[in-house]
Amino acid sequence: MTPTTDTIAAIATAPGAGGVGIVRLSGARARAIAEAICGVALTPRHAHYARFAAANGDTIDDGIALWFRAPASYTGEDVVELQAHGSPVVLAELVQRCIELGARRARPGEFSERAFLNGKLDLAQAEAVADLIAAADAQAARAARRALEGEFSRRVEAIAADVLAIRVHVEAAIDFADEPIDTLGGAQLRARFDAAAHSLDELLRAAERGRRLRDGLHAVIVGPPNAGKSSLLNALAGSERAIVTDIAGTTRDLLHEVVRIDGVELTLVDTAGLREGGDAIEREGMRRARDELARADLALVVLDARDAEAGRRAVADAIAAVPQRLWIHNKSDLLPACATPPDADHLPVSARTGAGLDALHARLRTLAQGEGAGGEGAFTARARHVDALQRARGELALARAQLDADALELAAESLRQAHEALGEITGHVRADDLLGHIFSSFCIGK
Ligand SMILES: Nc1nc2c(c(=O)[nH]1)N(C=O)[C@@H](CNc1ccc(C(=O)N[C@@H](CCC(=O)O)C(=O)O)cc1)CN2
Ligand SMILES: Nc1nc2c(ncn2[C@@H]2O[C@H](COP(=O)(O)OP(=O)(O)OP(=O)(O)O)[C@@H](O)[C@H]2O)c(=O)[nH]1
Ligand SMILES: [Mg+2]
Repeated sequence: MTPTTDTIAAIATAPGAGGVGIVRLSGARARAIAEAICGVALTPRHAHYARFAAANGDTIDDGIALWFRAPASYTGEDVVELQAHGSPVVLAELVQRCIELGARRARPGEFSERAFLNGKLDLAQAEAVADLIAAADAQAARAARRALEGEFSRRVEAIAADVLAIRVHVEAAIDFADEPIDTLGGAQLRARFDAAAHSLDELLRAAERGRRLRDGLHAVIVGPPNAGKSSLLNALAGSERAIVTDIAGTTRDLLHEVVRIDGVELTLVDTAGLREGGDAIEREGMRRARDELARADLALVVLDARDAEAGRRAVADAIAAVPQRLWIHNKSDLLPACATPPDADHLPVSARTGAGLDALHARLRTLAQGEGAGGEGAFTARARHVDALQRARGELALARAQLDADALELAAESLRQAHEALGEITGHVRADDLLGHIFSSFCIGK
């Protein structure tokens, strides 16, 4: 761990004018710097009304000074807040004064990074702080709060502890290599494996829902040319974002549009129609469409309802690997009523008349939220968490197979890998550039 003895300063409140603005200091010299500015001796956790002075004695502002004595502070270091009037000019002068007195400007996320390095928050909790600040609605904020309170971290750690216990058992068995595993509590060991795998599966599902709560759903609109993909994007976006013509091959570039359906964020991507042939530009468009599908949570397949079967064939291989798909039988206005009986995954829609859009909205909302996404105990998660859980799950399955093959040493190694993958989530195990990567996306002053 790098020593963090230098003292950092930053404006902690949002940019722009406000009622009150806060300059925050953290580090060994925070208290001395603040006392020099305020001209009084500070008492921990006491709100001092003070005059904040410039180097020449002029008053920068008057306000409240608040000292949190290490380690009982957000960062675990001495922290002082100078709570001034919310003027960007005053706050900039205060930071400047702190720097003259020996502080340096904090990097983005550096306060939270110190909180992590000093054991106040684990990595998933620190990420939840940023997710809480960025939450777009009450549901996402509630879920980020749960992650911040450690709901997610506790479940990760409980499974990590189980995996460690299994590994200890397997390693003990290695020392009795002559004995078959079944005389060494093999049945009990298998039961523990199954229990850990089950908990991991449940946590993985919850984390996937948590990731969607944070990132929204990435839905790619695909289908044959002229089916009405761009028209559907426009209908869902509520504005004429994409060019619509009756010429097949109109759309070439990807077009991203973020829409919110009842508080759930959905990134819609319009793509070039998929078909054989086409000119060089159209073929490049189709290549981009396929690339985009590789990142999709959901394929919104738009078909011309009059020729759904041909459309289905045109897109079949492109959408094969997308986790979820919804079939939109568009241009229902050109068919006799109820020609395509709707079910959950096949919806008759008319982008032209708006028929069927309500049902589509409802279905998209359910898909974006995932089953019970906003429900009891939901927490936000990130793609890196889901990825780590998947790796842990894979290693655990591998270890179980190795155990069955009496390859105990291999099983122990796989269990070690599973344990490490889980440790990456909470930051007990760290890849070198991971911290910088995570904290640099925070705002300054957090
Ligand atoms: N004025 C102000 N409001 C704020 C913050 C802040 O830094 N300043 N926060 C910044 O994010 C959030 C609150 N987070 C905080 C987390 C821990 C501690 C703290 O002093 N913890 C000590 C003592 C705990 C206790 O007394 O129970 C500790 O953990 O030891 C303070 C704020 C939101 N509101
Ligand atoms: N009758 C009817 N026509 C529609 C409907 N939706 C789209 N169209 C028409 O179908 C034609 C193609 O629509 P687009 O939205 O450009 O189709 P696209 O799938 O984006 O086509 P490409 O970008 O060329 O792949 C246009 O003339 C639209 O006006 C609909 O629901 N009913
Ligand atoms: Mg189009």
